[in-house]
Amino acid sequence: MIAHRVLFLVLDGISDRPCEALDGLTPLAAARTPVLDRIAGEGVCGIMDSIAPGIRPGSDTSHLALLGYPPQEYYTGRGPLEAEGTGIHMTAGMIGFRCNFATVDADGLVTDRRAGRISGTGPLSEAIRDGVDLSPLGVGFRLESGAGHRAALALVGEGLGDKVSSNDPKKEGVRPLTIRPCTDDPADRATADACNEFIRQSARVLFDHPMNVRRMEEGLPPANLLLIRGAGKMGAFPQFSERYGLSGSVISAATLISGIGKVVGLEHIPVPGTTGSVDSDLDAKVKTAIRELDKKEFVLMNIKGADEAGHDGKGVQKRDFIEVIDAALEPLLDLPDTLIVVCADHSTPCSIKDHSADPVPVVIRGPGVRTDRTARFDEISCAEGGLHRIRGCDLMPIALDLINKSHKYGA
Ligand SMILES: O=C(O)[C@H](O)COP(=O)(O)O
Ligand SMILES: [Mg+2]
Repeated sequence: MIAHRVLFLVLDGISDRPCEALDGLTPLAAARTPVLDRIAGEGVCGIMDSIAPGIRPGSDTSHLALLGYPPQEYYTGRGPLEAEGTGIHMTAGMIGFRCNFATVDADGLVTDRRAGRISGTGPLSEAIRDGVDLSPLGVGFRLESGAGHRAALALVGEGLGDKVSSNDPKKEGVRPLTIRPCTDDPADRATADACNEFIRQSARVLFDHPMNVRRMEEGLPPANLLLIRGAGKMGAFPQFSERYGLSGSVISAATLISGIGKVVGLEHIPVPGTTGSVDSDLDAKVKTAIRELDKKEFVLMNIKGADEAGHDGKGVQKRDFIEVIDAALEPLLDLPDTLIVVCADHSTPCSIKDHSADPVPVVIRGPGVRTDRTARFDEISCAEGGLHRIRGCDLMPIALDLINKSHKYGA
C-alpha cells in the first residue's frame, strides 16, 4: 500500500514554550485535539528544526526549507516572495518589500506595528497608488494589500539595488528608522532614497484618509505609517514539478506563503472567507484542499491564526484556536490514498511574541508508514516518536520516499 498524493499541512507558529496562563503547558499540549492526536497515533512522529538547531526561522526561510529549497541557497529576501503573493509579478529590475500598515502617535513614536491588526486595507493602498509620485526620482512602484495589516511594495526602475535596511524598529514606543543603503553602491543609495520618499509621501496620504478618520472616531488605531522590510530581488527557483515529478497547489491566505508556492510553481487556489487570522473559514479551506487533491499530487495548506496569537502573546486564544483547527481537520481522517504531513514552520512562543528556534512537532501519516508509539500531537509527545529530530529540508525527501517517488542513491 502506497499513497499517491501528499497533503502538506503547515500549522503556522503552532509550536510554543510553556505558558504561565496555561499552568505551564504549551497551547498545543493544553488544547483538546482528538483529530491531530489520531493522526499522531496512526503515523510516525518527531520534532523538527526548520533550518537547523538554534536558528530562529522566519516564515519565509522555513517554508522554503520545508519545500526542499534550502534558504541558504535560494533565499533572496522576503519582499519579492510577499509581492508575488499579492499579485505583483516580480521581474528583473524590481525590488520587493514586505510592508506593515502601522500606527504612530503625535510624537512620531510607533504605538502599534500592526495598526490594531487592521484588515481590509485595499482602499488605503489604492489611495497611496494615486497619491504618491516617485517619478522625480526616476522610480515607479506597485503596492498591493495582503491579509490583515500586511502589504507588499515593489520599486521599479533602472539602477536600483536591494541592499538596504528597514524602517521597522521591530518594537513599539520608539521612532521608525531611516532606511539606509547597506553598501557604497549608488544603486543601494537610490533604493534607500526612494523608500524614504515613499514612506514620507504615503504617510501624508494616510494621515487624513477617511478610513483612518473613521477608525479614530471608533477608538481604533489608525494605519498612518508604512513599515517596510525584507528588500530583495526575485531569486531563481527550479520548478516543483521538475524537481519532484509532482503537480501541486498552495492554499494559504497569507500572501508570503502563496507567493512562495507560486514562485516554485504551485498553483495558488484562493478560498473565499479565509483571512489568515483566528476568524478564518477553515472548513472552506479543508474542503478546498480535499477537492484539490483529486486534481493534484501535492497540496500545501497553511493555517496561520495560531502564529498571530503567539505574536500577540495570547496563550489562551492560541489554545482555543488550535481546538478550532483540530475540529476543522476531521474530514481529512477519511482521505484515502494520501500521505498527510502535519507540522509547524517554526515556534512562536507567547512568552517572547516572536519566533524561536525551539524545534516543532511533526507527524507523517498514511499507507505504509511505520507507526510509532506516540499518540498525542504536541511538542513533548512528538519528541518520543520514530522520526526523532529531523531538519526542515529532510521532510520532502522522506515524503517522496514514502510515496515511492525517490531515486536510489547508488546502483
Ligand atoms: O504575521 C506575519 O506576517 C509575520 O509572521 C510577523 O510579522 P509582523 O511582526 O510584521 O506582524
Ligand atoms: Mg510562520
